[in-house]
Amino acid sequence: MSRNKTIAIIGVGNLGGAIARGLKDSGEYRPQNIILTRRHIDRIAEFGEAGFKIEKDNLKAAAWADLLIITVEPQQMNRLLDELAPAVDVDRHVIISCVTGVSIRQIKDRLQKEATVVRAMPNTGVAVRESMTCLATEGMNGPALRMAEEIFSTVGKTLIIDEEQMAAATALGACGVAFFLRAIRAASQGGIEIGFPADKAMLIAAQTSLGAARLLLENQTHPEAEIDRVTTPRGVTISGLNTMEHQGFSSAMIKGIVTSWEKAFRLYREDKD
Ligand SMILES: NC(=O)C1=CN([C@@H]2O[C@H](COP(=O)(O)OP(=O)(O)OC[C@H]3O[C@@H](n4cnc5c(N)ncnc54)[C@H](OP(=O)(O)O)[C@@H]3O)[C@@H](O)[C@H]2O)C=CC1
Ligand SMILES: O=C(O)[C@@H]1CCC=N1
Repeated sequence: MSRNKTIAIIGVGNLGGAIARGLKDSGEYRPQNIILTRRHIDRIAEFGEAGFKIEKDNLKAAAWADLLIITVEPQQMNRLLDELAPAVDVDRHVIISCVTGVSIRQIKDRLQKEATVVRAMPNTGVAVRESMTCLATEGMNGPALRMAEEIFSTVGKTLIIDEEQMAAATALGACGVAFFLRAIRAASQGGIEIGFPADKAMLIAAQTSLGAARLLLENQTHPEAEIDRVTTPRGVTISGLNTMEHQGFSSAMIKGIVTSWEKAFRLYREDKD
C-alpha cells in the first residue's frame, strides 16, 4: 500500500537519517521515492549521493510527497507546522509525526486543518531495521495507521498503542536504546577491569546482550525465568547479580525511565529556532 507512495522525511537529523537508511536497506522503498529535507542541506549531501532526493524547501517536498514523516525537535515543531500548513492537502497527505510530546490535536490545531495525522515513536534501531516503533492515531484514520504500520514494520517491530501512552513509549522504547547502550558500556568496562582488551570486552558485552534479548523475544519468557537458567546454585552469577541489586541497578533503570517519561510532557515549547 505505501510502497508506491512518495515519502518526505522532514527535518533529517539523527532520527530522520536513521529512518531513511533503514527504509533504503529494507529493499522495500526506493530512495528515488524519498525526499529528505533540512535547513543545512549540505549536512545531508551523503543521502543525495545514495540516491535520495534532498531538498531545502519543505513546501516543495510536501508538494511532491504523499506521506510526510516529521522528525524535527519538539521546540522546532510550531515553526515547521506554520511553514507547512499551506502545502498540506487533507485529501492527499498522511502526516506521520515522530516528534516527542506534540499531540495529534496540537498538530491539527497549529495547521488549522483536519489533516490525517499518525504519531510514531521509533528508535535509532531503524537504521539496522531493528526498531521498536509504537504507533497511535485517532478516530477514522485506520488506513493511515495501517500505512504507517507497513512502513515501520520493514524496519523493525511495531505496536499500536493509545495516544496517551506515547510519552511512555518514548521513555521505554526510544530513549531505551541509550539506556541499554549505557548498560552494555558498563558491562564492557567491567570486562576490561577483569582482563579483556576494550574491543574484545565490547564484542562479548554486545553479543551477550543481543542473545539475552533474543531469548526473551523468541522463547516469550520472563527475564527471571531466563536468569534462573544462568544462576547456578552457589555459583558466580547470583553473587554478581545480588551485588548489582545492592548497588541499585534495577532502581536506577526504573527511576531513569520515569524521569524521561515526566520530561516528555514538558518538551513542546514555542519556537526555539
Ligand atoms: N533521536 C532519537 O533516537 C529519537 C528522536 N525522536 C524525536 O524525533 C525528533 C528528532 O530528533 P533527533 O533526530 O534526535 O533531532 P535532531 O536535532 O538530530 O534532528 C532534527 C533535524 O530537524 C532539522 N530541522 C529543524 N527545523 C527544520 C525545518 N523547519 N525544516 C527542515 N528541517 C528542520 C534540523 O536540521 P537543520 O537545523 O539543518 O534544519 C535537524 O537536523 C524529536 O522530536 C525527537 O523527540 C523520537 C524517537 C527517537
Ligand atoms: O532524547 C530525546 O528527547 C529524543 C526522544 C526519544 C529519543 N530521543
